[in-house]
Parts: sequence; structure tokens; C-alpha cells
Amino acid sequence: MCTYDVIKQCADYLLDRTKHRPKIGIICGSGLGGLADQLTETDIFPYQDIPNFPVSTVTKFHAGRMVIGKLSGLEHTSTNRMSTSVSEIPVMCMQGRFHAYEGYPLWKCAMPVRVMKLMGVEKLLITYAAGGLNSKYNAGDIMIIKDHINLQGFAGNPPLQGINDERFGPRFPAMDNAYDRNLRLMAKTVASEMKLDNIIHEGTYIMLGGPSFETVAELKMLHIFGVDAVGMSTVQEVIVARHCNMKVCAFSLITNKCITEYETDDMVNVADVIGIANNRKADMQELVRRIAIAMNEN
Ligand SMILES: O=P(O)(O)O[C@H]1O[C@H](CO)[C@@H](O)[C@H]1O
Ligand SMILES: Nc1nc2[nH]cnc2c(=O)[nH]1
Repeated sequence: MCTYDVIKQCADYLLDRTKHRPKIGIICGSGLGGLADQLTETDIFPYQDIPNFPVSTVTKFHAGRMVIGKLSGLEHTSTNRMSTSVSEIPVMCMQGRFHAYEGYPLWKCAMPVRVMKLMGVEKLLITYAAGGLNSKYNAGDIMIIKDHINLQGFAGNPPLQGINDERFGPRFPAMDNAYDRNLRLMAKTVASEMKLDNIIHEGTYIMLGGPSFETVAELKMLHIFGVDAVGMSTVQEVIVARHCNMKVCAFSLITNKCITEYETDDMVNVADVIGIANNRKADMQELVRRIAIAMNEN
């Protein structure tokens, strides 16, 4: 486990080298790191330069940099959302995350969330690529997570394993409303304003260890569990964020339909995942940008 002091060292390293004091953190999923490139007045920290920080090994999809800067957009200055002004808010973006299949324990995958917390971040926006198991979902759709299934926790491998440090949060944190109700509502409103209603869903996410994609039998089982989207990340970040009382909003980009029939030659492959991420990244980035600005108001 990383001690409080080690996490604080990382946070202090970043705070000493940036003038920004972000209250919003963003974790960019596979192929979705472009949002960080839209920030201005950036301070950029390759993960390998941050003391005790993990490093990205899937660098083709995850640049492996912490980008701290200003995000600009229209801010609604009245409660009826009629009057707007241009605003700039400080955010910190992880341009790339860590996965269990890279060999990292779950607490280490989620350790950057605690670094964000000690830097003053209060709200976390998460994006990631996932397979659509719900038969109504198509490649290119977006799912707001309503709830997750912590399968690793079922198996005795939770991200909060080990001695609890109360300075982060309680030994037994609740996971009700893990995906903040108000933020979900706001996300749906913003998606409607962007005329994305036909591709937006709300559903249940499950994280599997990967890196192999699922078998048909596994997907049939997950369908019975009520899972709508399947991925290889996010759940540990959310649990660690909720443990330290951050508010969370998370979006899947559905990069492929999960294959639940044997009689087909279709196969999931990572090139399709990245291809769809590239096709949809402009919408996804705009959605996250607008939600971050709206989150700053609320
Ligand atoms: O969850 P993110 O980081 O977006 O990555 C997703 O994309 C990769 C390939 O499918 C897997 O790592 C999967 O979890
Ligand atoms: N586990 C898993 N992760 C994904 N990431 C993108 N697509 C998928 C998928 O079908 N399964």
C-alpha cells in the first residue's frame, strides 16, 4: 500500500510546480486523452517524473501524462441557464490510466485519485472505452454509469484492501449514490443540449481483469447479472474516490458490441476499439468539457 506520506509527496511535487488549484479531476480513457490537449496554460508532468507514481505501459492508447491547466467554455450565470459568459476553470487531466492487466494491484491503479484528493480535487469525471452488452447499445454510443458491479471485490481483491488510513476515509465506505445522482441528471441535460439523446444511455458497468476480451459464456453470465457495459478499468478509481468523499460522474464510450453468439465470425479487436474512440472523440470531449464547466457551477 502507498502511505499517506507517499501520496502527499506526489501531491506536493505537483502543487510546487503548478499555479493551478483544480477542484475537478478528469481521467481520460483509451483514445480519449485529446481533452487534455484542449487545456490552456498547461503544466505537463510525464508520469515517470512524478515521484512514486506508476507509469503507463499501454502507451499507444494512454499517453501517460498529468496535464494541469485551464478548460474554457460557456458558463451559465443564472439559475434558469438563460444567461451565459465565457469562463475558464482549472482542471487536472490524467492523459492515461493504469489497469490491473498491466501488472498493477488495484490500489496502485487508483492511487492517482488520492493524489488528486490531496491536491484539492472534489469532483471526478471519468471516461473509458467499454463493450456494449445491452442489446440496445451500438458502437459509438455513450453510457453514463448509474451503478457498477465490483467483481474484484467479490473475489476478495478490493482496491481498499489493507490497513485503512482514516485521513482518506472510513474503513467501511458506503457505495450508494456512488455515481452522483445530481451529476448524472446534469450530464443527461448537457447531452440533450448537444442533441445526443439518441446515443446516450444510463446503465451498469462491470470491470474485468482483461486483457483478454470476454468469451460468449462469460458475457451470457454478465447479462444475467444485469450488466450493460463491460470494461477493464474505472471501478477501482470510483471506489477510492468515494472513499475520500469525491463526487463522481463516469462515461463509457461503447467501442464495440459484445458478441454473445457462437455462430458468427465477428471478433472484438483493439483496432476497432481505437477506431470508434477516434470517430467519437470530438463528441465525447465536448460532452466532458461542458459537464466539467457545469460541475464547476454546482
Ligand atoms: O478503460 P480504458 O482505459 O478506456 O481502456 C479500455 O480499452 C482497452 C482496450 O479495450 C482496455 O484497457 C479497456 O479497459
Ligand atoms: N472487457 C472489455 N473491455 C473493453 N474495452 C472496450 N471494449 C471492451 C470489451 O468488449 N470488453
